[in-house]
Amino acid sequence: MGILIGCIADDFTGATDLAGMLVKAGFRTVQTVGAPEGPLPAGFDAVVVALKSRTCPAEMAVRDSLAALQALRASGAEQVYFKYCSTFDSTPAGNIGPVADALLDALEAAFTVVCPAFPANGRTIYKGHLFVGDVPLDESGMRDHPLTPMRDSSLVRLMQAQTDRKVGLVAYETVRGGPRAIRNSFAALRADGVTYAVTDALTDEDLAALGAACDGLPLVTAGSGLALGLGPNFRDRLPPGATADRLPRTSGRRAVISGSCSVATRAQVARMRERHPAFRVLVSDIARGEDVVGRALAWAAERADGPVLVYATAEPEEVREAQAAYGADAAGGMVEKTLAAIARSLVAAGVGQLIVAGGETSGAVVQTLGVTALAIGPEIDPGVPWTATIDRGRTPLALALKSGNFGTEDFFLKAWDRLPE
Ligand SMILES: Nc1ncnc2c1ncn2[C@@H]1O[C@H](COP(=O)(O)OP(=O)(O)O)[C@@H](O)[C@H]1O
Ligand SMILES: O=C(O)[C@@H](O)C(=O)COP(=O)(O)O
Repeated sequence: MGILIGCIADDFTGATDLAGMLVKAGFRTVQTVGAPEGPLPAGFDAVVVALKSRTCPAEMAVRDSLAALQALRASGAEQVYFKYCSTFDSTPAGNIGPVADALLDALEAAFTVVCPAFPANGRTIYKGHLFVGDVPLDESGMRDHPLTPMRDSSLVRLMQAQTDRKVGLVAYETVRGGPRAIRNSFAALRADGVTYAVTDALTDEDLAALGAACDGLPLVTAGSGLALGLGPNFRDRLPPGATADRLPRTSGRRAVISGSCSVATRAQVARMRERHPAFRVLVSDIARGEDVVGRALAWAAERADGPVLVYATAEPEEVREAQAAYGADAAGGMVEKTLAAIARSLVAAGVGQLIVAGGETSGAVVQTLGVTALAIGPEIDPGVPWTATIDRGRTPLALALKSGNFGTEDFFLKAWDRLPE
């Protein structure tokens, strides 16, 4: 039997977020790093391919997503899930629109949904506007994101700026009407030439209704929340009582690498610094050609007890200064490369349990580590499970890839307690 759901995630934290939700929804799930080259491991109902395609040029995002699609279809995927951020992180040029257009064309499909809602983390959609907690997206911390500052909250407008196809709305009153009302609305929108239906959603019950209405759609595009609603569509074919994989036991030193400048991460870094040694990576030092990696390693080697924190996390004003001096992409790239090199050397020096904060940062770290696949374990906070590398012949490494805005303030302190003994 082939897999049921094949997923393409546009960043690595987003991929583990979705994989954790699929596990909750009853799917036996594995995450691969990039499109798998060989056959997929057997015994899984869902596969999440993690790409680093959120902020790269749109053509590259399309190319990588289509390669992932091909691998997923070869594995028999019956439904394809394009996962983007619950804060719709993107630029006017993409990459959500161009990737969704290309996936629809490749699947010969003419209609899909746009639903970044994730109520457990405060992401709700009403009248097509995305809210983060109590405020519209453009008034949230996402205004100041280093790579994808979000300055509008209308998903219809945001999506329409990224595609030539027509974008419409399934309003909350319809969503509350349940799956049949939603399907009727899909049919009316399609008849009106709409390709993308932004869907309102305030609660997990709304996502359950939307999930049921999406039964049979070749493609869904969403944050991770919609996955909760898809389980029942495959009810008869999922093993009873599937739960998070048992992760292999891991050991070794503990470290946190943080390249996220999001509001939640900034508070988590501040909290960890009160209790544990912390090494700050400065963009200006990297730009001057200093041996930041060497210094960080020597520093960590002298602190063999307890977890250590290495971070580039900075306040919006500091990020703006670095970007003014070096350019946003160059500053981000320098930091990612440096943090990835530090992570690789720390693992080589015996770190066996690693938390990485930030989606782009996680992508850089995981790719540098040469990881090819991850098993999904227990949830630490909504949207962030522990995972473990399952690369043949290598000692498993425990990895938690934390989305910038997820997790409680004490995340970096408490996460270790959720690891299997
Ligand atoms: N001090 C800094 N100045 C400029 N850019 C930074 C700084 N620290 C981190 N960055 C960059 O900001 C980006 C943060 O993105 P990401 O890792 O996806 O975090 P998040 O999950 O919070 O979005 C990365 O490209 C990172 O390298
Ligand atoms: O959907 C979400 O919010 C996350 O899964 C996600 O994609 C977060 O991205 P980063 O904030 O860049 O980690």
